[in-house]
Formats: sequence, C-alpha cells, structure tokens
Amino acid sequence: TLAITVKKSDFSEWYQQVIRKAELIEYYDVSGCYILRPWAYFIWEQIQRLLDDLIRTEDVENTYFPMFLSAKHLNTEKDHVEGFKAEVAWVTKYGQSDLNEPLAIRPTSETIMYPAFAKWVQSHRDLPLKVNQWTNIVRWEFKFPTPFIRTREFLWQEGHTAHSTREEAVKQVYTILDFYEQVYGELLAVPVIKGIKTESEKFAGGDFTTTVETIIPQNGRGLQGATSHHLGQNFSKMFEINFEDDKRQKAFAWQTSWGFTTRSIGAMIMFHGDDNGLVLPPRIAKYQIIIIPIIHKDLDEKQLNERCEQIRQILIKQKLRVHFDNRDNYSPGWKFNKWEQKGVPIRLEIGPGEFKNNEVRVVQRFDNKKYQIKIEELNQLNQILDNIHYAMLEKARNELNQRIKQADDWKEFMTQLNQRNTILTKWCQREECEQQVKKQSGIESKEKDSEIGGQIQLTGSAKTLCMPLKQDEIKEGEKCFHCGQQAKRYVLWGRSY
Ligand SMILES: O=C(C[C@H]1NCCC[C@H]1O)Cn1cnc2c(c1=O)CCCC2
Ligand SMILES: [Mg+2]
Repeated sequence: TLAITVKKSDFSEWYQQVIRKAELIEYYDVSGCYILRPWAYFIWEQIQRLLDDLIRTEDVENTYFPMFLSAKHLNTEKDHVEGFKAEVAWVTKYGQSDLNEPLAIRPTSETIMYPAFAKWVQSHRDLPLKVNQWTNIVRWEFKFPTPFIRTREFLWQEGHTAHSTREEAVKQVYTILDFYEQVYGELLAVPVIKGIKTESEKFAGGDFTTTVETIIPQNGRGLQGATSHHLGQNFSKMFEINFEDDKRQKAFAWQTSWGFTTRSIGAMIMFHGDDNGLVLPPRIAKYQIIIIPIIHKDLDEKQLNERCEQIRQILIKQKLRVHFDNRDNYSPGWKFNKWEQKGVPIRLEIGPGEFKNNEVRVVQRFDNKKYQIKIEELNQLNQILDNIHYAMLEKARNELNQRIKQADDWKEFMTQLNQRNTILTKWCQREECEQQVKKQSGIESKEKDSEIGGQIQLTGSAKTLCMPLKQDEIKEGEKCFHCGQQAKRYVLWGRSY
C-alpha cells in the first residue's frame, strides 16, 4: 500500500516502512546487506563532499588500500582484534580451488595501512603523514541488522595520521571530531554531544577515543555517531613506524585514526521523520523543491506546463535542486503524498488561482506551513530553505536535551532510565563501578533485553555513552552517584544501539 500504516511511536515498524516508502533502501537476499537507492546515495554523496572538503583543509590526502589482508597482518596488533575477530569475514576459495591461506576482508584498515606507513616514515621530515580513504567495510555483526544503523557491509571514510609529537596527534583528534560535529549539524541537522569514551568503551587498540554521540528521541537510546581515536604509540611500536627526531634519536610516531559511516543517515531519518514519512534537511535533499501542477478544466494544460517549466528554470538559476512532477498518470493528491513520504522540503503547487495571480502555493514539509508567494519573490526560497535547516536543527536539539537528565543516586538514575532518558552523573571513573551499573541497571530495567535468534539485540541495561567534553569541574568531596567514592568526572549513561 502507498500509505505508511503506523505512527512514528511504533518506532521500529515505522522506520522499516519509511526507508522503503521514501525509496531509500531496497532489500537484498544476503542478511544484513541492503541496496542504497539514489534517494539515499545522494545523501552519502553530500556527506562525502563536505567532509572531504573539511579534511582537505588539514592536508589529508585520499588514497586507496587493498581490501584483503592476511591473518598475519590482522593479528599484528593483538588487543585491537581480540574483541572483534568473530566479526571478520574471510575469503577461502577462488573458483574450485582453495586459497593456500585465507584472506580477511577489511573490517578496518589499520593493519593494512601501517606496514606501508613504516616504509614511508624514516625521518621526522616525513611527518606528519595524513591519509584517508572512502571505502566499504565488512563486519559480520551478529546482532539483528538495521538498515544504515547496523549492517554487515557499510560505507565510511577512515582517516589515519602519523605525527612526530603527541601534542600534534592529540590536536588532530579533536580537529577531526569538530569536523564530525559540523557534518552532523550543518548537513544532517542532527545535534551531537562531543565526548570521550571510558576505558572500557574505547577502541582497545588506542590510547583514548573521542566520539560524537547522539540520542534518538523516540527511544532515548544513545547512538555513536562517529569516532576519532588517539592511538598513541601502540600501533607504531607494533609496526615499527619510527623516525629520527631532530636530536637524531629513534622515536615512534604518534598516531590517530577516525571514521564516519553511513549510520549517520539512519540517525537523520530517525530524528526528523514524522507520521507521513521522511523529512529531509534541505542541504541533503536530492530534490529541495517539487513543482506540482494542479490541472483544472478552466486552465489550459499547455500554458500550465509552460508556467511550471518557467518556475523550474528560475529555481535552477538560484542553484536549487528542483523537480517538476508533470506525470499525467498520477493525481495531485497522490503526488503530494508520495513526495511527502520522500521528505522533499518544499512543495510548490500551481493551480488556476496561482496561475491567474502569477504566484505559487508553498507547502513546507517540516512544519506543514502553507503560504502564497509571487513568482518574482521566488528568490526568497534559498533563505527559506536555510531557515528550515536551522529550525530542524533547533527542534532536534531541544528533543535531544529533553532526553538528558541528571541523577545523584541510584533510585533517581533508574527512574530516569525507565523513562527512556539518558542520565548524566558524577562518577568515580572506576571500571568495576561501571560494570556494576551496567549489570544492575539491566536487572532493574523495565525494558528487558530484546533477543532474536539467541542473540541479545537491544539491551535494557545502561552503559556509559561518553564523558562530555563540556562538563562542570568536580570538587573534593563530591561523590560517585553509584559507589559513593570520590567522583572524578561526569559521565553520560544510557541504553544504546
Ligand atoms: O575500527 C576500529 C578503529 C578505527 N578504525 C578506523 C576508523 C576509526 C576507528 O573505527 C575499531 N574496530 C571496530 N570493529 C572491528 C575492528 C576494529 O578495529 C577490527 C576487527 C573487526 C571489527
Ligand atoms: Mg562493532
């Protein structure tokens, strides 16, 4: 059926219907893999365009490394693979023959790139080294797949840099994190919280992990939006990425790695969609404006089409992405519905009245505001679209903020968690305390773990999402909300994807 048959409150069913009816995703017969249709792929292209421009300002150079790697390479850096190796996919055959040694398909490229880094870095003059690649990644996830959010193949960029000093590497980590925040806010109109992962949630191969976290308002679940890691010298020591510093001493390089994936598109869909379907932020909409003629017996059809084409040409000159839906096999009402489902930010209706008065009827998808504007005023549409972007971001920021509560004790913490909020608390920063909160919150959680096929899917327990970069200072005597010991940092807890 054409219509979306559930409200957004029936969230997972709503999401499945929206991604199909907005023609973003087509299903595919390999579990966990999906087809990105043009309506979705256009969004990824806009993300690439902006993010590529941003990293270029940091002198990062795009490259391409092979997707296959030997077990030897993959296992060079023990810790980082240990926790994940169940997810690595392997090629073992070609045609009827066996490969004499299986080859992994890249789940990330540290161990593919770093042997080459070791060759390229000899002197401090070879630093900093900054490369990036836009590729697909394969990870054989076991949790139930969700298009965009958790898939067995996804698209990303992965950046990898090597520096001669720790300071320079750490600065690079935060510059990239700011770029990620910018892509989310300026392009996807999705607000994020910049923070640092706790020791138990960070990338095990690194020194520390910074992250942009968002919170999905409908279910109050945290979603990791993108990560930027300081790797320290862990990998450079493993891969012998060293150089002669200016005192002619052998020193190991200081490294970073950072990634942004197609999961970001899922976050945008979840934030902005409504009961009628997708709502696209204007800057990533394949069509920002849809022109729909309202044919009428008193109106010469040829003249109406000419008027619509004239309007289309005006908007193209304004650098707007506009489409004129002149299909004669669909009614205006059907078209209204379809383009609403696909989330086109602005609809322009031209019927007998608009034709006679040389105007258009504007219908804004985001807030359903309707008004007339004269054809000579069409130049207002660029600003109108920009205003819509910022209004969407503002609304999303308010919804996210509604989902962040404070708690000073366990009772308050569980009350908030069971109201599907995330909780900011003082914390002693001890891992065992963190594990106890995870365990106990799971036991006391009203929302039980969802299991599918014997695999825990979305758990009811709370985990740490990040330690927000922006946080109040904690004074002597201020206590951890859970164990009562001296608190060190504020940390944001929540259920997560
Ligand atoms: O991928 C990273 C670290 C890093 N990789 C580069 C981009 C940024 C950042 O994600 C962490 N990681 C996650 N998942 C996996 C691995 C892994 O290293 C390796 C094995 C397969 C699964
Ligand atoms: Mg993973």
